[in-house]
Amino acid sequence: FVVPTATVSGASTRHTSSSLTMAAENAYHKKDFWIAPSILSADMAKLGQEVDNAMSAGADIVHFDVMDNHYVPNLTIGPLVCKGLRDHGVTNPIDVHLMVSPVDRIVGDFAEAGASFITFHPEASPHVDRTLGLIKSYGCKAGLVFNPATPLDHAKYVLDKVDIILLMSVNPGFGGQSFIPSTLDKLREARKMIDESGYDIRLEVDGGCGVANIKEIAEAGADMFVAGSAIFNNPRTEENYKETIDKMRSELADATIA
Ligand SMILES: O=C(CO)[C@@H](O)[C@H](O)COP(=O)(O)O
Repeated sequence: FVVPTATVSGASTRHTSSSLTMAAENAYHKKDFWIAPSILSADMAKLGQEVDNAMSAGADIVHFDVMDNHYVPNLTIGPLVCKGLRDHGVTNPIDVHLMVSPVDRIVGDFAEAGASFITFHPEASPHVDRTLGLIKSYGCKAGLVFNPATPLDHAKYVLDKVDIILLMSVNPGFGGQSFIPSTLDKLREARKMIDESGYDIRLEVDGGCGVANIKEIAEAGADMFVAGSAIFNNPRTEENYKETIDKMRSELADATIA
């Protein structure tokens, strides 16, 4: 049993059952769960303040959705906004989810704008291995994103270059959708693939995740949870965001990790 333990700054270590008791492993794993507010649901006119509030409320990493009205039917934000958040003073890692095609020509712009993680959909890039290498050449963590109906096959031959696997639990393009239940089986499959590989890879889930289902999602294998509408709801205050994040953490503390 291998516990992936990338730190928020991106450095990583590995612990095995020989060095930790099972109870300690579980405690370590739980402590290492990351909550990633999706700013798609934030008040865009006050984005810096919204991100500050979510991070002060106890979130770990900013989830930054980039949509191009081509690969997905919506249009959102680009490198300028990512740089704007850094200039505003955001120091938490920024997890850039590219829902764009083509991918490669925008990678450098996001790296220079302050992205920490850059993930993309394999269907959107004809040369997956090359795109992963390109992201890493800028010093960013690289990852693949799988839509609900896309099999995990694309990850198989490039696992050594993957820092994060993101499973979409809704069809990408919009916030506020319901979690697609078949994602739980896919999470179990991805968790098995990661653990058997021995690589230190984060398993992120995105879409319809909230207090009511985060425990079940963690038990299926995820260790990173994107939540948009569950966190950024009214009133738009740090206190309200903290209440939700605290509830999520308490659900995670109860999760039984296999
Ligand atoms: O990438 C996407 C949607 O394409 C997500 O990041 C959503 O923003 C998640 O929103 P909720 O389902 O949590 O409201």
